[in-house]
Amino acid sequence: MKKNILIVPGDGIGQEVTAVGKAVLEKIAAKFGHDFTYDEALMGHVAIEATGNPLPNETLAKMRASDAILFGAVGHPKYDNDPTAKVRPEQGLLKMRKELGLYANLRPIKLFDELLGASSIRPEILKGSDILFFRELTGDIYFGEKGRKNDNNTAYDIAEYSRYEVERIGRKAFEAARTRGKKLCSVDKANVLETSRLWREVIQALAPEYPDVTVEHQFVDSAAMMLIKDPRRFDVVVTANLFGDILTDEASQIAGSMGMLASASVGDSTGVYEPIHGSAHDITGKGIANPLASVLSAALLLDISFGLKEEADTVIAAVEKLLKDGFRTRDIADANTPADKILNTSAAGEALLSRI
Ligand SMILES: NC(=O)C1=CN([C@@H]2O[C@H](COP(=O)(O)OP(=O)(O)OC[C@H]3O[C@@H](n4cnc5c(N)ncnc54)[C@H](O)[C@@H]3O)[C@@H](O)[C@H]2O)C=CC1
Ligand SMILES: CC(C)CC(=O)C(=O)O
Ligand SMILES: [Mg+2]
Repeated sequence: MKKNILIVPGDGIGQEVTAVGKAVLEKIAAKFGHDFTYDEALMGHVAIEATGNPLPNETLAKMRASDAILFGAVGHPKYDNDPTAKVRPEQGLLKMRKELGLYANLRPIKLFDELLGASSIRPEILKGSDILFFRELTGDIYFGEKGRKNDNNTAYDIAEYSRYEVERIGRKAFEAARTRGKKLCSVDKANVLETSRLWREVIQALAPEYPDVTVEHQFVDSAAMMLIKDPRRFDVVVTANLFGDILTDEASQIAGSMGMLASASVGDSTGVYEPIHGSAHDITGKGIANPLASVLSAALLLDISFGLKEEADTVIAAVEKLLKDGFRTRDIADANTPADKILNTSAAGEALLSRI
């Protein structure tokens, strides 16, 4: 298969982990005889430094021209610590999602059995957890009007959802539930928010079209609690942009680490495949980032954008084998991990490639 893949490492550990994700794509292409070509583009802080723009037009043009995008993360402490900064790396990320129409962010919470001990949640609660989140990605409070008023003494962010926006993500989630455990949990805050009341109304209206799927509605606060108390009760979860952002970082503790969670951002055009984590300033440059979220994002890219299921499964099997053989990056190591099995980012990448 001939495909052109855009690599957008971004900032911080985005650079470190995306190198491993790309190496996995190269190895898969060599093993299965595919003709993948690669281009690279700037986004985030590195793009601001080079061009003044977190998502330069050249990057956007390359994105539109590619068959799939492997993205790392953006962000830099310089902006996090300056609330008045007018240009920010994250604006590039939001603009990319909007421009490419990436309204559905699929976040599988996949717990590898070998990592049952890595979480602070008890193994008997976790075992068998397998959740697929559908986070709406181009609406909500992240995209509404925002600003300051009253002589800079008041700030506001407006949350908005249209029926159409809820319906299209809702359908994707219902369809996925059909192919999985036939359970859909829609998470909202309909007891307070008007956007959530519309959300619930739309999901309720869709339900009769999917009679084989059991739907429940849950408020986001209790859903956050239930995720940790009893993760196995969830199968497919559909929720708004802000709630999905927060709940999936929480859910990373089911899988053992932020470094284990991949995602697929899909919609109207080229799909973007990205770890759920950020640029992780606290560990940038130390070589200790877990590259598996990027590797598993590459697997989602192969599966969803290219329909290469066997290739995707080969990547996942290599991750399983790596973990079975006892290798860990620091974030997923536990008290029983011998020191010589704790690998840095590039060594974990090499060990993984040798298992493909
Ligand atoms: N998609 C994106 O580009 C995102 C960007 N950000 C940006 O990233 C920057 C840092 O944000 P944080 O709140 O610290 O979130 P973060 O996700 O970067 O890090 C949270 C914690 O998880 C750890 N972690 C994350 N990924 C890891 C990995 N692969 N291996 C091992 N440990 C890992 C970090 O060391 C940190 O302790 C900020 O500038 C933020 O705006 C945050 C989230 C997503
Ligand atoms: C800029 C943020 C919306 C990034 C983030 O936290 C995410 O997409 O998970
Ligand atoms: Mg997030």
